[in-house]
Amino acid sequence: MIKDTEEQPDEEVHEERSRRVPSVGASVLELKATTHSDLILRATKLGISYRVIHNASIMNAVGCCGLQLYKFGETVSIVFWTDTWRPESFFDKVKKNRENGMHTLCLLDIKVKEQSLENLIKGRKIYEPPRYMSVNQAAQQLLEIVQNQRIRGEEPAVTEKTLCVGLARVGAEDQKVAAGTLQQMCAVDLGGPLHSLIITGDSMHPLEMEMLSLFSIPENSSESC
Ligand SMILES: C[S@@+](CC[C@H](N)C(=O)[O-])C[C@H]1O[C@@H](n2cnc3c(N)ncnc32)[C@H](O)[C@@H]1O
Repeated sequence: MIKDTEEQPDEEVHEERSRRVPSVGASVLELKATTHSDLILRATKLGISYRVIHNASIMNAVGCCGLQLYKFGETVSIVFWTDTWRPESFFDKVKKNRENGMHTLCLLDIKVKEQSLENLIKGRKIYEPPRYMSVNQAAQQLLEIVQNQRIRGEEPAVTEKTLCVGLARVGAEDQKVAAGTLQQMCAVDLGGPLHSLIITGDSMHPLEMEMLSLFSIPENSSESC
C-alpha cells in the first residue's frame, strides 16, 4: 500500500513493485491534484495495479461552513512570504473567481523538514520546527497585496470588507469556523493548525448567507491587524 504522499520518488514506487505488492492504494486521497495523477501514471508505467479508496478532503469538507461547493472557482495556495520572495500572482485567480461570483478556497502553506541555509550548506540534517500558516497570517499577506495594488493605482478585487471564512482543523472534534471580513480574519483566534481561508464571491445564495451567519464573528471583536 503506498501512503498518501505528495512526493513519492520513483525509487519508492519501484520498491513497492519489487516487494510484489499487488496494488497501489492512494489511501486517503481524493483524486484531485497533479501529484495524485502522477502517482497513478507512474504506477501504471511500471505495471503496478492500483485501486483508489476515496476519502474526504479539505476540497469538499469546506462545505461544512455552508458555502455551496459548486460555487467555488479555482483553488489557490498562499505561501509564507520571505524578505525576498513575496509572490502575489495567485491573486489573479482570486480576482477571476470573484468576477465570476465564485468563492476561492485558499490552502495555506505548511513548512516541515525545512533546513536553515547554514545547515543546508553544511550538509547537516538538522531541521527547523514545523510551521503552519494561520488564517491570521494569510489575511495579513492578502491585505498587503490589496495595499500594493492600490499603490499601483489598481482597483483590488478584494478589500478589507470582503466577506471571508476561516476554518481550522475541519473534521476534528474541535474544528472551528468563523465568518467575517478580511480585516477580522487578521485577528480571529482559530487555535492550532491546520487552517484554510475562503474568500467569498459576491453573489451569495440566501441559504449560504444564513449558514454563514451561524459562524459570524461578533461585531465588537478586535479588527486590528
Ligand atoms: C496539501 S493541501 C491538502 C491536502 C489534503 N490531503 C486534503 O486534500 O485535505 C494542505 C492544506 O490543506 C488545508 N487543510 C487540510 N486539511 C485541513 C483541515 N482539516 N482543516 C483545515 N484546513 C485543512 C490546509 O490549508 C493545509 O495547509
